[in-house]
Amino acid sequence: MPTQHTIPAVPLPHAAHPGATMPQVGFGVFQVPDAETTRAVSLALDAGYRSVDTAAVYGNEAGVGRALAEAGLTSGPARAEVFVTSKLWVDDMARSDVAPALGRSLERLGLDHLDLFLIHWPAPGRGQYVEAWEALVEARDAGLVREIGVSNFQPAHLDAIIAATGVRPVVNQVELHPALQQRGLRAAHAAHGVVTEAWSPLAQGALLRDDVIARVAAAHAVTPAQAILRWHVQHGTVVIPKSVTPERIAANLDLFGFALSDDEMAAIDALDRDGRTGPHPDRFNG
Ligand SMILES: NC(=O)C1=CN([C@@H]2O[C@H](COP(=O)(O)OP(=O)(O)OC[C@H]3O[C@@H](n4cnc5c(N)ncnc54)[C@H](OP(=O)(O)O)[C@@H]3O)[C@@H](O)[C@H]2O)C=CC1
Ligand SMILES: O=C(O)C(=O)[C@@H](O)[C@H](O)C(=O)CO
Repeated sequence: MPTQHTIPAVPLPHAAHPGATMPQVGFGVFQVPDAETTRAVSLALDAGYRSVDTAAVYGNEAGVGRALAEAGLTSGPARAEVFVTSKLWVDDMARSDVAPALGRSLERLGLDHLDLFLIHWPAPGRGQYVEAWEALVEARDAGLVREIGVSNFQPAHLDAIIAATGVRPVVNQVELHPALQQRGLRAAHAAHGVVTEAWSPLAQGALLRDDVIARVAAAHAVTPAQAILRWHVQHGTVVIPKSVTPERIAANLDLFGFALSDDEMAAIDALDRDGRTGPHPDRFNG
């Protein structure tokens, strides 16, 4: 059994709720079928995860909601023990479509509010991300979501929504792993006080046989996935690894009983090679 350690709470500097934080390690459910999602999220909650990342487009918000309900985490004082993120899909970015889309997500999840709601992609070809952001600000002010953020935003997209509203996203969730380190974007996040959240933190498994990762993992008697996730953690990044495999679900949270040396961090830093696995945000419009 992996050792249980407290999951660090990452401060959200521009949160609407002063002092708000989010768990540095959460559980992602992309590509998990709805029926299987309940079992996977239940395993994750049993392993100690207290943050779940879903999206309307994943088709599994209901499965997440069933697991939260079975664990008694959907209402009452226990609701505050879990951090639930969902995302607005690109088809619903017109200003008048945002509140109904959010309502449908809440209904599927069985929740009266989200902890974090993200614009899933800027989809610049649609020309709607600024009005979508204005609608997210309204949803936050109405109490339907505690905090709001974005996903897959480039620096120019961040600048545009901040200039239009004066409201900064608390996080930008972007593809980030040793083969795509997003240094320029991370610098923009630091300048704006936006927390960096990594999607596909394991590059969907593509880096698990890398020689450098294997060497670092062996030195600490951990798995390659744990070495990669620990690298993220030491960079201060929020991670949301996905797995449907019980031992991996548990191991991916067991990151706080070892630390990488400066040399090991530098060796993984040197793996940066523009190794994007997903769509480019400047070109993806859904
Ligand atoms: N905002 C966005 O646009 C996006 C957001 N996301 C979010 O990020 C989350 C994580 O990204 P995702 O793309 O799922 O990819 P990950 O980088 O988390 O990798 C998941 C893959 O790695 C495998 N894996 C997980 N843990 C281990 C381990 N310890 N050892 C070996 N293999 C392992 C899983 O297999 P198995 O399940 O079989 O164990 C799965 O095939 C998503 O689930 C989603 O919530 C993802 C993509 C885009
Ligand atoms: O997983 C997500 O959150 C995504 O946005 C993407 O994977 C997207 O749905 C996609 O598959 C684009 O090809």
